[in-house]
Amino acid sequence: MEIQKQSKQQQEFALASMTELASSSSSSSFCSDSQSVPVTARFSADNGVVELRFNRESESADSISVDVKTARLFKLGGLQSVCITKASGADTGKEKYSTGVTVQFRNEEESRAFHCAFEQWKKEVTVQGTLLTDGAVTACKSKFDDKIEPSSAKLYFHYYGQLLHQQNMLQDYVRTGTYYAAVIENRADFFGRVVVDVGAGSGILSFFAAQAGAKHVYAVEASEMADYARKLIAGNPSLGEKITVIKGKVEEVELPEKADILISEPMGTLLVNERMLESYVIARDRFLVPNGKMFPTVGRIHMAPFSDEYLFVEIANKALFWQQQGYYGVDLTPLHASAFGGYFSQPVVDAFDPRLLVAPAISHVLDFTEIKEEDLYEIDIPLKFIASVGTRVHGLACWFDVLFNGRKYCTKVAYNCPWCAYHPLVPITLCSVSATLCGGRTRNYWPAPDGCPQCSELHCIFNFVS
Ligand SMILES: C[S@@+](CC[C@H](N)C(=O)[O-])C[C@H]1O[C@@H](n2cnc3c(N)ncnc32)[C@H](O)[C@@H]1O
Repeated sequence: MEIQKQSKQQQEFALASMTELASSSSSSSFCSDSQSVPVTARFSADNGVVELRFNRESESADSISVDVKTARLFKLGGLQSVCITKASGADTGKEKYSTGVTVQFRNEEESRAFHCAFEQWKKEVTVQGTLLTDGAVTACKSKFDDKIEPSSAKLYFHYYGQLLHQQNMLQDYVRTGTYYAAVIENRADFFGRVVVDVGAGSGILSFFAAQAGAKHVYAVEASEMADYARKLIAGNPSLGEKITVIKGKVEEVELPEKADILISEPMGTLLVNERMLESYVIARDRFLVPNGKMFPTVGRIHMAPFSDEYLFVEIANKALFWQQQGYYGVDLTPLHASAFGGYFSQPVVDAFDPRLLVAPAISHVLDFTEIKEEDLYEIDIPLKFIASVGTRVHGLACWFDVLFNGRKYCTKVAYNCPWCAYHPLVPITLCSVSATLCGGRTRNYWPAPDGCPQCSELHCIFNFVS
């Protein structure tokens, strides 16, 4: 496909031909198309104005320029589209759209890529604060907009737009190393394939896919981090030439082709809390070929009651402040019960010793290849435990793991069990454990919910940055 990404400011497409539609107010530069003369369409941005210029490199070097802000692109047929733009002076009320160019693409892939680029450049206009007056983009509400409050989405993407937070994730070596191992050990799943990195952040997973021989990787990222990812790609040209960053939400962007495999790191607190799994599933439905692969493939939430007197006392002590009767002459005790209840309604986010568990865990499986997005809105997990010891239960411990169901099981992993140096011959899983009274953040444990298969050790080895 001939998409030449010169820079963020320019993008050029080769066309089979083009014809300018007759306009009542302007003289037509092109009344007929010619197959013999190279025809190109180039997007460019200058000072927030995005222009689309159709060029025919004839002797007279004809060109037609379109302001992307006001232009609309419609498909006429498989390989033909028309780009309509407001004529200048159209606000006379007579005629709203009066110039147009019919373009003929050389093949469907190029047609899709052009339409995708058109939407992207239109968004650039919106993002740069030059709001569309005809609502072409703003009126198009996506599933994301339906679900997430605009203010909360803004905060969310602002957070991920900062290098600091991406660095935290990159420095979580269990997380990043596990992804690296999952991709590289399963390079057969990536080699020669089209990959979509869902929520690419810095683009690290796209680089892994490129290293594994992907044919092309589309790195979709909605936050400002997309611009940093482009920089990183420009600085790593041999891998970067296989990666295209698409700035936008996976619920909204268009891609020029379907993906053979999706890669993503959509896990949040207790797997589902960040609600990014929903975007992962939407990306599956929008971009993945039937029976395409997903890395990760399956997630599991595990729960078991635990008994931890020390933790209980530690939390209870936090409310002791409110037992003061003479705090600068004020009796705080009327608020003690509320403070006590408040502390115990918060999840305690920490690692715990699995020996504190008092019953076998119940596991809830989420198969990302099959689950419906709606199934993630509300998750009911019936709990019934039979305690193996007679003791006081202080709370519910919850943890999760995900599985990368690659073609080849891991034969070498990035780490050994820190206690007995065992190398597992198991599918790679990324596992995290959190001790909670009712919820919790995550920490990474030796990567199997039952501990190291050899020594059964389960102690926490790394923090998972959530
Ligand atoms: C947990 S981070 C992972 C980043 C990167 N893939 C990595 O592994 O280091 C999730 C990323 O997905 C992006 N993201 C979340 N929801 C998205 C959506 N609906 N569309 C596009 N990007 C999204 C966030 O901005 C964030 O950069």
